[in-house]
Amino acid sequence: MTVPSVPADPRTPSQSPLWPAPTAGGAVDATVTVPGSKSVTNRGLVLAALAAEPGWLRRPLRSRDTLLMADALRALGVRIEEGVGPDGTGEAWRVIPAPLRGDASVDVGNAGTVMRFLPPVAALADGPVRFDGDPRSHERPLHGVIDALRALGTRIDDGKRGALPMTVHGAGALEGGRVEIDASSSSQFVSALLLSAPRFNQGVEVRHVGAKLPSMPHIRMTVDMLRVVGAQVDEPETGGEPNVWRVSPSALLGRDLVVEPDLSNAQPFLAAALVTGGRVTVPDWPSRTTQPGDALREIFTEMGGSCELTEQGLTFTGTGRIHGIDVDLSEVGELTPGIAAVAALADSPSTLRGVAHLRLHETDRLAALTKEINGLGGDVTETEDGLHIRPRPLHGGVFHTYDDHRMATAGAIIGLAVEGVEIENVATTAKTLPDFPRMWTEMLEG
Ligand SMILES: O=C(O)C1=C[C@@H](OP(=O)(O)O)[C@@H](O)[C@H](O)C1
Ligand SMILES: C=C(OP(=O)(O)O)C(=O)O
Repeated sequence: MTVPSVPADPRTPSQSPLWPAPTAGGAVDATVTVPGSKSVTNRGLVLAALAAEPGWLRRPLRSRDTLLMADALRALGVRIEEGVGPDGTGEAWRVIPAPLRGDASVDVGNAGTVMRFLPPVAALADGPVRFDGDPRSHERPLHGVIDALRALGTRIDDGKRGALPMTVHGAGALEGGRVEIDASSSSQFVSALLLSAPRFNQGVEVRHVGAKLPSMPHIRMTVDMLRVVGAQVDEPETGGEPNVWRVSPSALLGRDLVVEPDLSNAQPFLAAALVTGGRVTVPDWPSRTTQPGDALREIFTEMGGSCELTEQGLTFTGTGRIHGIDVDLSEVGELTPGIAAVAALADSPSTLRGVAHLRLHETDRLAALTKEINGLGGDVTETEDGLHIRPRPLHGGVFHTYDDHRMATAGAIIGLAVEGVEIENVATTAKTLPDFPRMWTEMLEG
């Protein structure tokens, strides 16, 4: 079995030869330890960098998106020491805040969390901060953050495009106050403003004025993590006004935070249990979490499996039969590629709804999934806000990934059941899961 070598430094955009996706010889039976959550790690880094005292991040995710975040904060003057934790076990990063420095450059790669969460931090630096990234980062929406920061008093040069590349002219402080944004293209606009808001002189009041708001669990994650570091947040879900979030100005605490496993990255492994009629256990599955991946317990159960949360973690068991599903994924959009892959192998059609904004993710995910599944003989059509998937007998072929980690893992899921699927550039999984090919092979070997 070929296991491609991934680049030693996951910050580098990856290219690897075609990877023959392994088919499953039978039912998988494995325990898969999944590395830390991208979304928790990058929020943890930002909050620790803005704190009034040093903090720890334990079991952080080491991947392209999180290393780019750490590098960017270092460029702004923050010290981040990568090592082992206070008790001597496991990887932990010590984050030592410092006055935020300007005249810095930030490479966002294609990380939504870096390109959206850091401009408000840069507004607090004492000089210009230049932002640029992969070509795709120039196409991903950023106007919500740019317009809001301008309304709050920050000067930004973006060539009037509302997108990268741009320079944020940090003035050492930001007044803050009330701002209206349309976050219908990305929940990360809201999270970005809330995360830095305790450091704005007046805090912030963010009012979302768009028709819809995707990825609510990720906004909950932002609110929860702000509260953990001592911020005061008023928000719709605990009695506040709908679509309005308020963060008061305050000093933030340095915490010792343990990062949960990335439940969205657990998806392909759980899918393997479903597709092969096997069993996969993911240790340390949290009993309470804001991660959208927790919804997989329900979604994959409806698609034909069953799961049990015990002290050992989450055990997901497949039956060998996969059913189609009709589901609104607006809250958990990042799960769409993996669900589409499973749906293509089901015994009845599926409709995935509420995810029009996926056209602006790492790639246009609705177009990419349609083209690639159909390229293997599938029958997928794009709807206005999602996909309609009619399962057909599939055949081998090249599954293109468009620099999208979740396209690569979706292709690997299909490859379990279909001979001859070759994944283009599987190393693109380094965005959030650099070790994916090895983990996948080990899972299959039991
Ligand atoms: O805040 C976060 O950590 C994320 C929010 C979501 O973004 P969108 O709301 O842009 O979909 C999600 O898809 C992304 O993977 C991570
Ligand atoms: C949409 C995603 O990432 P990003 O944080 O770059 O938006 C994702 O990981 O599925």
